[in-house]
Amino acid sequence: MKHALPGRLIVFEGIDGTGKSTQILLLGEYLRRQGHEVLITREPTDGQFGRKIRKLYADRKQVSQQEELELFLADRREHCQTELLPALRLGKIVLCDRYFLSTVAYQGANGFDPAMILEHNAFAPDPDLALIFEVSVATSLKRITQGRGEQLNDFEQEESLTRVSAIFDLLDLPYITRIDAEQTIEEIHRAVITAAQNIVPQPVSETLIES
Ligand SMILES: Nc1ncnc2c1ncn2[C@@H]1O[C@H](COP(=O)(O)OP(=O)(O)O)[C@@H](O)[C@H]1O
Ligand SMILES: Cc1cn([C@H]2C[C@H](O)[C@@H](COP(=O)(O)OP(=O)(O)O)O2)c(=O)[nH]c1=O
Repeated sequence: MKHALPGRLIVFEGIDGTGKSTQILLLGEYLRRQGHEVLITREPTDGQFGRKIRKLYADRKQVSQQEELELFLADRREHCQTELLPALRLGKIVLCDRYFLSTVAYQGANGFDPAMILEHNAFAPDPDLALIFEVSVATSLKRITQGRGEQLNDFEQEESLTRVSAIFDLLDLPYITRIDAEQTIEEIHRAVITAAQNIVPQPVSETLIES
C-alpha cells in the first residue's frame, strides 16, 4: 500500500552480512546532521513477536514454516501500528533494517509463493525506498564469520543464502534501488546517500535559511 504521510520510509534489505546495520547507522547520522528527525528501527523487532522469533533462532528451535511466516507478519503488524505509522505521521525519516521484502525472500526461499507473501503484507505501507544490498554469497559468509566469530554449518548456510539471494535478484518493484555492497564502507555510504537524496524532503534547516 502506497502511503501519503509526510514522513519517508527507507528500508535496508539483502542477505545476511551485506553491511545493512553498518550503513543504516551511517545514513542515520548523516540525515540527523542535515536537520532531519530520524527513527532507526529493525525487524524482527524487540516487541513480543520479534523477541519470540529471535528466541526461536537462538534456541535453534524448529517451528512449522507456516508458524514462522505468521510470526513475522504479526511482528510487522505490531511494528507498523506502534512505531512506523506514528513516526511517518510526524514527518520523521524512518530507517528500517529489514522489512517485508525480507519475508518475500527468506520465507519465499522456504517454499512460499513470493507473490502470495507480498499480498499478505498489503497492510504495511510500501517503503519510499528499498535499498537491496548485493554481495556474493561468498562475501556474505566471510563477513558473517569475521564479524561475529560464528561457527558455520557451511554447506547448509551457503545453500539457503543462495536461494534467498536468487529471490532478491528477481524482485522488480518501483521503489527498489540496488547497491553494490562489495565496495568499501565509505563507497557504499556515498551510494546510499545518493539514493536517499532522491526521496528525502529538503531538511528543515535549509528551508529556514532560504525563507
Ligand atoms: N563494505 C564492507 N566491507 C567489509 N566489511 C564490511 C563492510 N560492511 C560491513 N562490514 C563488516 O561485515 C560484518 C557484517 O556487517 P553488518 O553491517 O552487521 O551486516 P548486516 O547487518 O547486513 O548483517 C561486520 O563485521 C561489518 O563490520
Ligand atoms: C524481517 C525478516 C527476517 N528474516 C530473517 C533474516 C535473518 O536471517 C533473521 C534475523 O534477522 P536479523 O536480526 O536482521 O539478522 P542479522 O543481524 O543476522 O542480519 O531473520 C526472515 O526470515 N523473514 C523476515 O521477514
